[in-house]
Amino acid sequence: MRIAAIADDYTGASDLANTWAKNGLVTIQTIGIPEGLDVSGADALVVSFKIRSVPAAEAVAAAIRAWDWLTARGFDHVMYKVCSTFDSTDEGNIGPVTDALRARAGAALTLVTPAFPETKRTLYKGHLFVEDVLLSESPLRNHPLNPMHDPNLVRVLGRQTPDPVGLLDLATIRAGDAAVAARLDALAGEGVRSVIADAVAESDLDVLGRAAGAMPVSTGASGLGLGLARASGLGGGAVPASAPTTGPSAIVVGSCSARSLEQVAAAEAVMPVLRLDPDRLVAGEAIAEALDWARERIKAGPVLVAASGEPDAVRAVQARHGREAASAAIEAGLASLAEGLVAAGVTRLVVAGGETSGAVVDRLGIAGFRLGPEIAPGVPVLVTLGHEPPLAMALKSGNFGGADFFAQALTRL
Ligand SMILES: Nc1ncnc2c1ncn2[C@@H]1O[C@H](COP(=O)(O)OP(=O)(O)OP(=O)(O)O)[C@@H](O)[C@H]1O
Ligand SMILES: O=C(O)[C@@H](O)C(=O)CO
Repeated sequence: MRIAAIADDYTGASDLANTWAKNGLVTIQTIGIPEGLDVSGADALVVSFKIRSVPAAEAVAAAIRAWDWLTARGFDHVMYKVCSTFDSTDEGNIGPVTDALRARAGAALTLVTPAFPETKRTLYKGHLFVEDVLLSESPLRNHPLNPMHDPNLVRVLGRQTPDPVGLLDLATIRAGDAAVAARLDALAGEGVRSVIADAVAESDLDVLGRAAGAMPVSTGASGLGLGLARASGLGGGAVPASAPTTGPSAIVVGSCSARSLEQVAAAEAVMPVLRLDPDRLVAGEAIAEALDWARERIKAGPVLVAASGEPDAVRAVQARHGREAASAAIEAGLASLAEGLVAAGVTRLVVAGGETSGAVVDRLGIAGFRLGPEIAPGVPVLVTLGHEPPLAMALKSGNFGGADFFAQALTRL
């Protein structure tokens, strides 16, 4: 079984590609549909889009294009990679894309699970836990683009799709493959189309990987990716070797997650850190100065530039400028900064935040990545394909990595 994924953001794509690569699948992450890139040697392909927070029709159109491209090239199963914290709004895009891919594939059901036990995202009776608390009590309740206030994913997904949503509970999963198949048949008979699946341990994901792999499409995060990798029968490839690049390094942070804020604070002890004024960024100012500041320092060692703010400050910026306008302007500012840093010779670049990573990677015109070793769960080293000179990068999801992630990442790039 050759497996592929359509990822709703670039950091999430690298997280899944990391799971596949470290399980021995020869994996390539592409940016969009890889027209000009040779991907023939890959067991597994992750097509990355930036469609988590765009209008649903746009996300559906991109996903269908990728589905057609992937199935025409012989991929047997396509997973829609969403965030392990189910980042979405009542308008989508998880429900609309899941429905559209199921319809395109002619499938009866889609298994949906964001569980990723390695990073402590677990699902029980349809309720998503982030570390030790429900999703709605986790820092995701303050997410700048999609605050998550409901931990019951049957309900959350139910608001994103006209079709009934069912639950495959842990007891059934633990009863094994036959019990799961019988339950899925029963749910399909009741008219259910999307099935939220519990998972607490990796052994649960083995069962779900086999069940999902028997269908043409699924929706999930790296945990389901792990189950699919194990069910694929592939996995003979070498685990990615270290590929350190020399040259100046920099870190660009647009994520406002609690974990990223902690990591920026920790970096202050070990490297120069510049915190940008978000109002000036929205006004299109601040980047030229930030670039001058960074250029003066990168020959001596790494630098970090952050736009990030605490939840109250972010809400205030959004109230002043509008949520979408503020996000788009800050992302564009950070993308210009990254472009300037690379033009100034930076070859090792860490970006924090999914939307921010999307803006930066697009601005740099990167076609795809080959996978390097894991830095932290969900965050691999990425080496650019088709970019001269090659860049070693890490795209860090907001909530991933330990407090010292940034310093740690630079030792691996
Ligand atoms: N000080 C700020 N005030 C308001 N918005 C900000 C500020 N700093 C960054 N942003 C915006 O907040 C958003 C953060 O989203 P992003 O996806 O980059 O990070 P994240 O949600 O933590 O990451 P992930 O999706 O990987 O978990 C971006 O659109 C960014 O431009
Ligand atoms: O699944 C996750 O948590 C990450 O890969 C992600 O998508 C965060 O943007």
